[in-house]
Amino acid sequence: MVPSRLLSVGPRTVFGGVGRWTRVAPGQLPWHAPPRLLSASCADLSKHQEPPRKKPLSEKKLKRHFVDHRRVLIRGGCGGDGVSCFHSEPRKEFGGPDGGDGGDGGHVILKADQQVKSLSSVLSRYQGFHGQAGGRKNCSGRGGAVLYIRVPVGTLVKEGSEVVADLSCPGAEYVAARGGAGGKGNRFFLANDNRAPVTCTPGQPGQERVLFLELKTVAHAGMVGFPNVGKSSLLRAISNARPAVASYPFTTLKPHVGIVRCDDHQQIAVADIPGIVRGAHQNRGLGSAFLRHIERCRFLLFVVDLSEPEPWTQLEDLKWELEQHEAGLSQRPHVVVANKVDLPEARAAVPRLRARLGPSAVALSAATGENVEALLLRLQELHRQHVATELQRSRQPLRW
Ligand SMILES: Nc1nc2c(ncn2[C@@H]2O[C@H](COP(=O)(O)OP(=O)(O)OP(=O)(O)O)[C@@H](O)[C@H]2O)c(=O)[nH]1
Ligand SMILES: [Mg+2]
Repeated sequence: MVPSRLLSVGPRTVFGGVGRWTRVAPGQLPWHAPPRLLSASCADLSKHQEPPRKKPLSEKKLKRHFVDHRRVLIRGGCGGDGVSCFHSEPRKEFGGPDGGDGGDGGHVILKADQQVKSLSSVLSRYQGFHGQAGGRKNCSGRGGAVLYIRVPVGTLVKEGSEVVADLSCPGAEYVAARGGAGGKGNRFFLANDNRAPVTCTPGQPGQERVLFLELKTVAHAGMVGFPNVGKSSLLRAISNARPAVASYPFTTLKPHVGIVRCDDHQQIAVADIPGIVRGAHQNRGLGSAFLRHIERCRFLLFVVDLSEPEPWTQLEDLKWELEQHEAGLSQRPHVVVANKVDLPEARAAVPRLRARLGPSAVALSAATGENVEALLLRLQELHRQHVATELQRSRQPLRW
């Protein structure tokens, strides 16, 4: 505590460190007491009662948040060197070679991990652990430990344009760079015609590769829609996922996968991806690069905002953007979800929507939960169809 009599004097004298007195100007007090009346500062506060608005992010910044591809330079660990030395013991003149081999360098392995959600945690370069050099008395060096790089499930590994691995199952591994072999000690070169070799070899350098990692989310269903139509709210309503919901566009910047548990103990994975805008294929909004996340989805959920005028035009635009990204993508089995039916203008638009898109469109409200069961039934039906088709083709259906 600063003594109170020191507070009231003109050019003030206060503590300026431990046990020192310093002269400071009135505006430079070390504690945060503005030299004003309390009532004046209250009046100031009342002027600023509105909470500070969040600055809208620029398109460039938005893209920086969204990490679904990475270029990585990976080097395996170097092998340890072999050693050249001779056994040394009193009264034993020619003890023979006893230089041990170096340990092998550690591999670098990419491992699919369900806990990892994006490639943002993957660094741009990795170096594996080196092997230890060999030792005296024929001791081999310790091998380098394996370095695991944890990547999200659904990561595609490319070298140049060639796909070298597809880590689509949890726990799947790919040896990205092999560690170098350890060198040989001079004991290794002992032969009948050479009883005292001095040769030893150095450890080999580890493999070096430049790999491109590309994340393609694996889920049964992919949600596609314009920003702010309520995709994340819908995922919250039907699954255990808790993506952020807010009334500004591009709240979702990376895919979220929620698991819908059905009555028949089936689990359906639904992916919520960032919103698409008109002209996304020309790199508008967040672009259409994240549409790669629905490439692997077996069926689609087209989400439209029913409170907007002519919501069916949204569906046409969405299908157009999907076709621009990959031909035939919009033809996948799908269900049209018209959200925000709790709003009066949206409820009034239901008959027109049905006239345009047929009775299969599901009008619901993610906010109130109205008619969400109808969507769950449709999802179950689509899932059943997917399982049947995969079994017909003698393939394993996607399991979560
Ligand atoms: N009235 C009403 N509002 C809703 C409903 N569903 C979502 N909203 C509101 O719509 C706004 C956007 O919701 P989000 O779930 O963030 O929308 P989104 O499609 O995920 O948006 P992006 O992530 O930006 O693409 C929020 O203010 C929600 O409260 C609904 O059924 N009824
Ligand atoms: Mg969202």
